Amino acid sequence: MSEAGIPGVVVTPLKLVANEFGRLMEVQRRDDRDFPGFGQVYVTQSFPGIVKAWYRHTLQIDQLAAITGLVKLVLYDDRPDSAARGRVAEIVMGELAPRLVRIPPGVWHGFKALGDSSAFLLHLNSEPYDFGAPDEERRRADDPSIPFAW
Ligand SMILES: Cc1cn([C@H]2C[C@H](O)[C@@H](COP(=O)(O)OP(=O)(O)O[C@H]3O[C@H](C)C(=O)[C@H](O)[C@H]3O)O2)c(=O)[nH]c1=O
Repeated sequence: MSEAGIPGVVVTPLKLVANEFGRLMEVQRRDDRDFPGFGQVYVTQSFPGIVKAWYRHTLQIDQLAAITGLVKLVLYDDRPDSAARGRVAEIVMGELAPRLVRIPPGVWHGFKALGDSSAFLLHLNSEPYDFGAPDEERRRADDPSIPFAW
C-alpha cells in the first residue's frame, strides 16, 4: 500500500532549501531507493482551473512534481488485481506542498490547477514518448466510469 492508499503510488516530500539568494528543490537522484529508471523529462503548464484528465499508461511509470502553483492530482485505481480496486485518491501538491508523486502503470490520473495562477509540472517518465504509438490511454474528464467529479 502507499500514502495514497493505492499500491505502487509513492508520495515523496521534496527537500526545499531557501537562502538569501533564492531556493533549490531536490527532485530525484539515480541512487534514490526505488529509482524507476529514466525515459524523458518535460515540463507542462496548466492554466488556472483547467482540468487535464484522464490518462493511463500500460508500461510507463509517471512521476510528477508541481514546481509552481498548486494542483490537485487525482488517482483512480481500477486494476483488476489491485487490493485497492475502486479507490480514488486526491493529492494536493505544488509550491506550498513540494512532493514527487509516482504513478504506476494502470492507474488513471488527472489534475487540476488550483487558485489564480498557472501550475508548472515537472514530468519524469520512465519511458521516452513514442510518437507513433504513445503509451497513453485517455478518457474524458467527465467520463462516468470514473467515480470522481472535478
Ligand atoms: C510527451 C510528449 C508530448 N508531445 C506532444 C503530444 C501532444 O500533441 C502534445 C501534448 O501531449 P499530451 O497530450 O500527452 O500532454 P498532456 O495532456 O499535458 O499530458 C501529459 O501529462 C499527463 C499527466 C500524462 O499522463 C501524459 O502522458 C502526459 O503527456 O505534446 C510531444 O511533442 N513530445 C512529448 O515528449
